[in-house]
Amino acid sequence: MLCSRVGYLCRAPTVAARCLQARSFTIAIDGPAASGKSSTARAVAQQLGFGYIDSGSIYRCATLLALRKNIYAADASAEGDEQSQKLVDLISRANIDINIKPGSGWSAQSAAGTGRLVVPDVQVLLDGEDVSREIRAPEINRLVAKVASDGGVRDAVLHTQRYLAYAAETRPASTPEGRGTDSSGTPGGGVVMDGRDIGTTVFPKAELKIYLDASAMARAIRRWDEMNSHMKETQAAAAAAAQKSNADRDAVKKDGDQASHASVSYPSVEDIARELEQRDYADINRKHSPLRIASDAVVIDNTNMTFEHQVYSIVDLARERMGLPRRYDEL
Ligand SMILES: Nc1ncnc2c1ncn2[C@@H]1O[C@H](COP(=O)(O)OP(=O)(O)O)[C@@H](O)[C@H]1O
Ligand SMILES: Nc1ccn([C@H]2C[C@H](O)[C@@H](COP(=O)(O)OP(=O)(O)O)O2)c(=O)n1
Repeated sequence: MLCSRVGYLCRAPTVAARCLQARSFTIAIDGPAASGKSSTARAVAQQLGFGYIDSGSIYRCATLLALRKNIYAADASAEGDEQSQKLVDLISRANIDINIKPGSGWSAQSAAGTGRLVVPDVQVLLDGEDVSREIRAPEINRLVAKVASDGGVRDAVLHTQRYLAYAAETRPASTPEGRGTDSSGTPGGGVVMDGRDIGTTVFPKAELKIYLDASAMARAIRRWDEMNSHMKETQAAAAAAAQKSNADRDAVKKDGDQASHASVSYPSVEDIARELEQRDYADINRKHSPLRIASDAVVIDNTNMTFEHQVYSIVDLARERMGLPRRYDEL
């Protein structure tokens, strides 16, 4: 069945039928690494009661498959060759799912005092295995832009992106109002997807396209902060585990070793800035679907903008385009 909205063949009849019925609204958020796409997209989706897809996670799952099967590992594979084809087959057969964890995440008190800004956590499943943490590992960061530059890989991922978008926008959502209950006509379905080519290639007819940007240093510092708080969490968990198993000295030593290992294995801000720069360069200069600002995108540079402000600006742009009154003019 041909899906009218994006013109691709929906293989699953139930999804195809739903996608013809859904009054959907698509928000595409693109931009360079660590510009705030995924955290913003999750909060926007939460505010609007839309589904959310982190398309970078799909490329990261593809990279994990490549590493596990030793494809690309030696940097020796070329697009279209046997190794690349092997990876395309693996991605096409893989079952990737991205779920917002209900009731999870952190809640930010908004400047307007509504206190409703929640950034939920996302769980990424690869053939049923929770790989949410593993796909953020440094070895994945190093390889993912190369994997994402392969045209065959991109075609396979494109299918997954569109399929997941339809599945996500028709899933029940938990939102301040509940989905579709707004008397002034909040749409019954919508999706926010973030990545590099969402507004240019994946959903070129998206109702709202955002290009998020920030200075290279601001992005590197934010990533570093993020890693630092992860490290603290890991150390706290290791310390708690060590305390719990106090009777077992070996376990205490092992946990302590893990904690100290965690503290030395994290890169500096400069290392992160270099890695982001290399990845941005690869994403901007690749042949297939390079990172570009779509001609009809709204560009938001959030270097000096609060997180709340950028989320509410996008929510209001979406509401305006849906014919609903703006909500956060006071910001
Ligand atoms: N306007 C902002 N000011 C400060 N930090 C921000 C802002 N927007 C996002 N962040 C933080 O920057 C980090 C990277 O954001 P993330 O959404 O993971 O980026 P991306 O998906 O583009 O890689 C996160 O810790 C996020 O909370
Ligand atoms: N739509 C997309 C999404 C991601 N990619 C590629 C490019 C990126 O370097 C990797 C990882 O993307 P991801 O959004 O997870 O990366 P960051 O969180 O911004 O560091 O995937 C892409 O080519 N197209």
